[in-house]
Amino acid sequence: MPMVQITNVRKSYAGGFEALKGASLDIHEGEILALLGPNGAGKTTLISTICGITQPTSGTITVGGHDVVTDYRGARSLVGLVPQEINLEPFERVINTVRFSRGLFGKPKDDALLERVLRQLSLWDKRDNRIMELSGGMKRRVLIAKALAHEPRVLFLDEPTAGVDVELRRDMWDIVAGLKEAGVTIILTTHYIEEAEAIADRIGVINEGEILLVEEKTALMTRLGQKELRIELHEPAMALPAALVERGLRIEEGGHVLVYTYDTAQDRTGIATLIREISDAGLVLRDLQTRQNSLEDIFVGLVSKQEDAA
Ligand SMILES: Nc1ncnc2c1ncn2[C@@H]1O[C@H](COP(=O)(O)OP(=O)(O)OP(=O)(O)O)[C@@H](O)[C@H]1O
Repeated sequence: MPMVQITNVRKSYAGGFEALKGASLDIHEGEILALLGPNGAGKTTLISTICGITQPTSGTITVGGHDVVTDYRGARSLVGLVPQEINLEPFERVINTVRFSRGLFGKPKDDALLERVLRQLSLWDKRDNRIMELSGGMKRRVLIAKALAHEPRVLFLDEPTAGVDVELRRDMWDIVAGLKEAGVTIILTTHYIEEAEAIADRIGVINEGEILLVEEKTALMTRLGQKELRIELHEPAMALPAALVERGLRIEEGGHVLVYTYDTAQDRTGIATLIREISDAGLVLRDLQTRQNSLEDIFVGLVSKQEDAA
């Protein structure tokens, strides 16, 4: 069974705005899933419904088999949430903040566990400091420590690196990798494509309340390793000789452009032979272009296709 199962979830806010339009998604135990989407896509809404902060208008969500509405406590105890905003008491000491979070879940006192969590986040030396004495990066780590204090099996990080500097972003990535090693399932939302690329096992793209794609990062990256050669012709070609079709050459733009997709990782791309065969077929080249797919292209392509359809 998936660790988190989201089935056909819709969420309308008061006023009628539909922020989720039938989202379905399975999250597997132990994976890092990055949810990528522009502002207002519905990422925070999705996380909030999973964590039981808001209720879905329809559809079901289970965490570890517990329904987030009918068995809220069972589901919530398995979930840790690191919010986007820093919402800490400035005068409170780090250790007390984290202890308090654990207490909220009705868990027995366990200072050995809190020490492990704080050490993992390089906060142990700061345990007796007041929150106001910490840097912005340390405060973000405290948010993570709070979310881990009750030993959740699933951790949600809402935009963990929005507005942080490059160094802290890398630190966050290391922290997330460490948590995964410790067996925590991690879902993070991000605007940054390179963040999804750097740490996720799977990448989901969400826009306008719909999940447009969920795919293994490695599969996406294979697609990204492909390059396109676009060959502009002097005169449009109406048809291609069978040999060229067999090589995977396609006609586009009313015959003005021939397109060939090849794998950049391969030793032999076949381009030289292809060009020879094209001119043997009597076609005259006018211009050549190559273009590399990026995750950004795939993302922008998906989002604009959805806009066209609307
Ligand atoms: N409490 C609310 N009441 C009404 N509309 C809301 C509420 N919360 C969010 N929305 C709307 O729902 C949509 C999705 O918002 P959400 O915060 O889930 O997006 P997001 O993908 O997390 O965006 P961002 O990347 O900017 O954080 C937005 O259009 C937002 O204005």
